[in-house]
Amino acid sequence: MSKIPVTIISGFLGSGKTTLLNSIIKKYNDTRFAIIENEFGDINIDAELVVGADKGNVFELSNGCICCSMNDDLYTTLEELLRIRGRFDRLIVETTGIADPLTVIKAFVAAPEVADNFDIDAVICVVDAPIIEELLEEQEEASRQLVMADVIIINKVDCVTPGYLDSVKLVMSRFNPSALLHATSFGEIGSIDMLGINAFTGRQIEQSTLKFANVVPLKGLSKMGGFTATLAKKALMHDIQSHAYSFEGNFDFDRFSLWMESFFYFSSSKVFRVKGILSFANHANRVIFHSVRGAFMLEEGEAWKEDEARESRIVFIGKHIQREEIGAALSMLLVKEDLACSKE
Ligand SMILES: Nc1nc2c(ncn2[C@@H]2O[C@H](COP(=O)(O)OP(=O)(O)OP(=O)(O)O)[C@@H](O)[C@H]2O)c(=O)[nH]1
Repeated sequence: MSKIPVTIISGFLGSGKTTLLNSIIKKYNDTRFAIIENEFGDINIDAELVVGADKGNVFELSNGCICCSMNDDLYTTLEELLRIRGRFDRLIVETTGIADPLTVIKAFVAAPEVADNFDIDAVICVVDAPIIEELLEEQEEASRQLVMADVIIINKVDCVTPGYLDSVKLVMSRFNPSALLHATSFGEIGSIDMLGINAFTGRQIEQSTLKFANVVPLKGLSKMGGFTATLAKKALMHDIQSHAYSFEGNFDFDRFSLWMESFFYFSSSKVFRVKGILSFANHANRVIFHSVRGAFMLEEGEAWKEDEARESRIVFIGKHIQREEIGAALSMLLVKEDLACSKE
C-alpha cells in the first residue's frame, strides 16, 4: 500500500494556518482529508473552525504543544489513522502557533513504523506579513518555523503595502533560500499547487539543525502501542502560556466589546492571540472571536439550536497573562450573575 502523504502547516500564532487549511480543503474538494489539529491549551477551538472536511476525520490534540509534550498522543492518533486508512487520501497536520516543526518532522521520519506508512509532502510555514519583522526579533519560535519550511506562504498581504511586501520577500529568501515563496490574502491559494508537490527534503532537517546549535538531538526509544517511536527531547522551552476559560450562558455584547478594547489597549504587547467561540445574548449564532496582537474581529459561526445550552470558550495566549484577573473580568461580562466559569 502506498504511503499516506502528509502536509505539515506551521506558522506563528494567528498567522492564518486554519484559514489556509480551509482554503486547501476547498480547492482540493475531491480529496478526502484527515486532519490533525494541535491546540496549545486544553480547549481546541481550531478543530471546530475547520470547514469542508469530514468531521470524523478531524483529530484534536490538545493539552500541549505537539513539539513539546504531544508525541504520545500524536503516535496514538497516527495509529488510529492507519486503522481508518481507507477513509481518507491525505493527512494535514496543523501545529500550534509556537511549535517547532523540527520535532514534528522528526516524529514522522525517525520512527520506522511511522516512516513506513507516512510520507511528508511539504512543510508549509504561514507568515503573518504585517508583524513578521517584529516576530523574528522577539520570538525564536518564528525563526525556527521559517527555516524548516519547504513552502513559505506570506499571508495577510491585504494589510501591507507592495513595498513592504517586497522587503518581507527579501527577508524570507535570505532566511530560507530553498523554500518556495508565495503571497496570499486569507490563504487564498488560487492556482498555487499545495499538495502533491513533493517539496520536503530530509536535508532541510540537517541544515536547519546546524543553524540552531541548541536543538537537542534525538534521544531514547519509547514504546507506544504498536509503534516504537524515537522521541525528540523537548527542544524549545516556550515561555508563552495559554489560558482557556469556559462559561455557561451568554455574554453581553456591548460590555464584552468595550472590555476587550480596553484590555488590548493595555495588554496587546504581551497577549499574542485570543480566540473563542462565544455565545451572546439575543444573538442566534455562535460568534467566532479572533484577535492577533490586539486587533480583533468577530465572525458569525453556526446557529445555536433552540434547545442547546449556551456556552462560550475562549483562549488567551501570551506572556505574563493575568490568569485570575481575566477570568474574573470575563465573568462580569456575562448576562446572568449566577453563571459559572470553569478555567482550564
Ligand atoms: N486581514 C487578514 N486577516 C486574515 C488573513 N488570514 C487570516 N486572517 C485572520 O486572522 C485571524 C487568525 O487566522 P487563523 O487562520 O485562525 O490563524 P491561525 O494561524 O490558525 O491561528 P492559531 O491557530 O491560533 O495560531 C482570523 O481572524 C482570520 O480571519 C489575511 O490574509 N488577511
